[in-house]
Amino acid sequence: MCTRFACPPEPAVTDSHDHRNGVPRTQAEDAVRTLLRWAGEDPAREGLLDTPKRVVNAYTEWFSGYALDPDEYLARTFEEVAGYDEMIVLRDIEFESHCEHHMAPIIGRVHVGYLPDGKVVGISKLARVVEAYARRFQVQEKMTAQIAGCVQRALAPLGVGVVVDGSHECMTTRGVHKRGVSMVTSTMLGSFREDARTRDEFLRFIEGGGGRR
Ligand SMILES: Nc1nc2c(ncn2[C@@H]2O[C@H](COP(=O)(O)OP(=O)(O)OP(=O)(O)O)[C@@H](O)[C@H]2O)c(=O)[nH]1
Ligand SMILES: [Zn+2]
Repeated sequence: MCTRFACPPEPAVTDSHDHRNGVPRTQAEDAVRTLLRWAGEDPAREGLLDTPKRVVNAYTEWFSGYALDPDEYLARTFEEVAGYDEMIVLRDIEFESHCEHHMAPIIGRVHVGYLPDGKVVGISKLARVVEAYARRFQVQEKMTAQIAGCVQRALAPLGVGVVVDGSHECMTTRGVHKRGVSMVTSTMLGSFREDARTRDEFLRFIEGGGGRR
C-alpha cells in the first residue's frame, strides 16, 4: 500500500480467475510489472505493489468502449418532433481517448451536428456515441469518421458534421515535444458536405462553443 501519499487501497480483485477478452488478469498485471522493470523500477518495491492492479483497472475503464455498441444508443429515436427540420448541434463534448500508435492519451472536444429528416435522438446519446468510440485505441481521423458514420446509419439525416479537436500526449510529452498544439479533424456527410451554407452554419454554431483547448 502507498503510505507516503496515502493513496486509497485499490479494491481487491474480486475473482483471481478474472479474464477479459481471453486474457487472464494475472497476465495483464505481469505485463505491467515487465514495463516497470523496463523503466528501471523494482515492481516489488512497496509503493508499486498495487500498481499493476491499478493500471489494469484503469485499462478496464479507458478501453471500455470495445464492449459498447454505439449504434444501440441511437436506436431509440423521437419521431414526435418530426416537424423540427433545423440543424441540431451538440458542441464541446469532452473526450478522453488513447492513440493507437503510442497508447498515449488524446484529450479534446467533439462537436456533432445533423440536419434531421424526421428522426432525432436524445442529446445525451450523441455524447454516449462519442464515449463508446473514444474509449478505444484510436486514430483521430478514424474516430471522427466513426462518429459521423454512426449518426448517418442510425438517423439517416439530411447531413451530418463532426469536428474533433484533440491534443495528443504522444506529441506533447514525448517525441517532438510540442505543447499547445491541437489537431482538428472533420467529417462532413450529405448536405454538410455538399452545401456550403449548411456547413458554414454548423461551423458558426461550434465557433461560439466553450472554447478551444
Ligand atoms: N494522423 C494522425 N497521426 C497520429 C495520431 N496519433 C498519433 N499520430 C502520429 O503518428 C505518427 C507515428 O509516427 P512514427 O514515425 O511511426 O512513430 P514515432 O517514431 O514514435 O514518431 P514521433 O512521434 O515523431 O517520434 C506520429 O507522427 C504521431 O504524432 C492520430 O490520431 N492521427
Ligand atoms: Zn501517438
